[in-house]
Amino acid sequence: MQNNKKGLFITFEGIEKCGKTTQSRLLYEKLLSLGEEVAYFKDPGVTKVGENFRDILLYGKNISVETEVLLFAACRAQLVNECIIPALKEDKIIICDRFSDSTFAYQGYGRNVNLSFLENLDKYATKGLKPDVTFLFDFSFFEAKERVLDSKDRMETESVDFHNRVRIGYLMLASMEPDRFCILHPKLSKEKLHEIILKKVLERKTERRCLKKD
Ligand SMILES: Nc1ncnc2c1ncn2[C@@H]1O[C@H](COP(=O)(O)OP(=O)(O)O)[C@@H](O)[C@H]1O
Ligand SMILES: Cc1cn([C@H]2C[C@H](O)[C@@H](COP(=O)(O)OP(=O)(O)O)O2)c(=O)[nH]c1=O
Repeated sequence: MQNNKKGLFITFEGIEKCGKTTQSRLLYEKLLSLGEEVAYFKDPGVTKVGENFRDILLYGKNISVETEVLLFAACRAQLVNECIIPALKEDKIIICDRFSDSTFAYQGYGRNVNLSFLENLDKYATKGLKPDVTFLFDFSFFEAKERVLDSKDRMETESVDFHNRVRIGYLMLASMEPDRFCILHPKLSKEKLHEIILKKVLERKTERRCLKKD
């Protein structure tokens, strides 16, 4: 399913602690204050399936790679069906903290799961739905580590090499779809990042409006 000119689907991606939550929440609040209809989601999470599997995915013991891939896909399928598609139909702006690119970066590049297989699984889980804009915070593991890490989940305890592969994976994904991705430097101030993100979103929204009129 293509995002058929209804709504606007925005995702935030990058390794842990790069600032996704901070910026996605700031954008959400700002758009609300501008009177926009906005929905905020997190992947994995939000739905009952997503919340239950999130716990297993982040803190479960002896989780196999196969289980990990399928559970992330299941969470996303539920999120798409239960939340994202209905919100898009209502013409809302959807902001999602992580989405399919996380699977390609972490399970594909990070864990070496076959990318073609992941693509097919993702198409099935998301009905082919893709974000219109993806903000990617390009951060190294060491830079991210300087930010508070209180409790560590399964991914956060992975090796430096793993996180390097994830970072490279994200950059590969961005190079394949330069129109969708907007790469940001997480070390810019929160205010500056917010300004850049808001400008990009408002531009995209205007483009969308023009397309709809045609
Ligand atoms: N631009 C920034 N500069 C400095 N610190 C930041 C910036 N953005 C976020 N932070 C801090 O970094 C930490 C992780 O941010 P968060 O938004 O939770 O990242 P993520 O959602 O990617 O894990 C938080 O303590 C947050 O306050
Ligand atoms: C959505 C998704 C997340 N993940 C990982 C990335 C994170 O380490 C973890 C989700 O944790 P989360 O707390 O949502 O992200 P963050 O720590 O960046 O705020 O799951 C995958 O490995 N594959 C996926 O498809």
